[in-house]
Amino acid sequence: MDVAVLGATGDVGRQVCAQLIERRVLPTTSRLQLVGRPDGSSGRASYGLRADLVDAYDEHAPLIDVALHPDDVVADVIVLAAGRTAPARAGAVADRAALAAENHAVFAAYARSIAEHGSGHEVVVVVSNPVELGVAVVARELGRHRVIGMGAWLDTLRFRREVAVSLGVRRHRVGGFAAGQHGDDLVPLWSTVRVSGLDADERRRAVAQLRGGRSLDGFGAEIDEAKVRLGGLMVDDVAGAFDLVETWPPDLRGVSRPWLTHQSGAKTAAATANATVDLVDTVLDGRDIVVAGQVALAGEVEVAGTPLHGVLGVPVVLGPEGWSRVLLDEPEPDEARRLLATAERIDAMLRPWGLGAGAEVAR
Ligand SMILES: NC(=O)c1ccc[n+]([C@@H]2O[C@H](COP(=O)([O-])OP(=O)(O)OC[C@H]3O[C@@H](n4cnc5c(N)ncnc54)[C@H](O)[C@@H]3O)[C@@H](O)[C@H]2O)c1
Repeated sequence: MDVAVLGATGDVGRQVCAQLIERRVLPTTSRLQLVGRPDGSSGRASYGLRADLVDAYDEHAPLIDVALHPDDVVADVIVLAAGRTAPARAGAVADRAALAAENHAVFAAYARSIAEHGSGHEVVVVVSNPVELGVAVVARELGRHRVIGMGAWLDTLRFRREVAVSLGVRRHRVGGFAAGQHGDDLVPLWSTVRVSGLDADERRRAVAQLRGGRSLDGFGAEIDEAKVRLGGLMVDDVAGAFDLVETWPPDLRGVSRPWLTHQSGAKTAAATANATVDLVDTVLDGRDIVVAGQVALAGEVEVAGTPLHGVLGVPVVLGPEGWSRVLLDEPEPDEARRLLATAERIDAMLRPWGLGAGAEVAR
């Protein structure tokens, strides 16, 4: 099985390539294709990156090649990490509309080429932001089951980690999902949290204690306030800002720490790549595994009696042919309200591109 990484020389792309090899997700007989642009510095750097990866991992590196044109992308799994990112510096405010416009062109160009020249079986993992826009664009070209956005899986891993830290256990003992939109509009599904070693009553007590009587109805306002406070500290006390995050409840930490990390200039490439490689590994593994991801829904799941249409992060079964089923039990009322509001906001973002819920991808 072969993997192509679009935007391989970017911060996330490089990490994805290195982790694919280091974690031995790709055997030496498979191929890793580094995809750059012929007219930008990434073209030259793609050749350099190939040399660097072989230099580092000669003993177990897969075959590595370079492609500089979308038509030349050939792989079973394609990681879409090309495109612009929000500025990574303190106080920077992302122009979401400009980012979306620029990356829409990137999504559309690659999706069209893969649809025209591909095998018809590729699975695409969207990393670039806005993830939901990338999923909608690619789903329209390739069919909705062959594309998944990794944002909800990254948000899920962060949520599990924060819950685990608060309980004093390791992350692998915590289950549960974050859904919704990647970023500030994520929906921590507290009702799905499971902790190995705790029975249902113990878990309910533990979760209630971690939540401290809060509901998701106030979560958006908490995030806004958190950003203002962290933004103020970032000016001359970055360490203090990270310390302040530690005092907050797990779901708020799960959103605010990555925001702070990006603003600090470090970006979040390692964690992003880790979550991405998890999904690639799942697709290559051959078994069906439950993950969370942004997918294009067509009414197959209901929340509070409302069928969901359009792109949304939800728990899904992921396998070699893409995602097959949504695994979302009826959420708690506050989760349902936030999910529906988030779905509405994503729809509003996609509508100008003709990709709103009404323009559903039926396949
Ligand atoms: N989903 C997530 O959780 C998550 C997390 C972090 C970053 N991201 C997103 O991943 C993307 C990459 O982030 P990064 O930090 O690696 O950015 P980066 O600027 O370091 O790298 C961007 C890469 O995209 C390529 N590129 C830029 N414009 C292009 C175009 N028009 N056509 C083709 N290729 C182009 C560049 O050559 C480079 O290789 C961004 O959209 C970012 O917002 C997503």
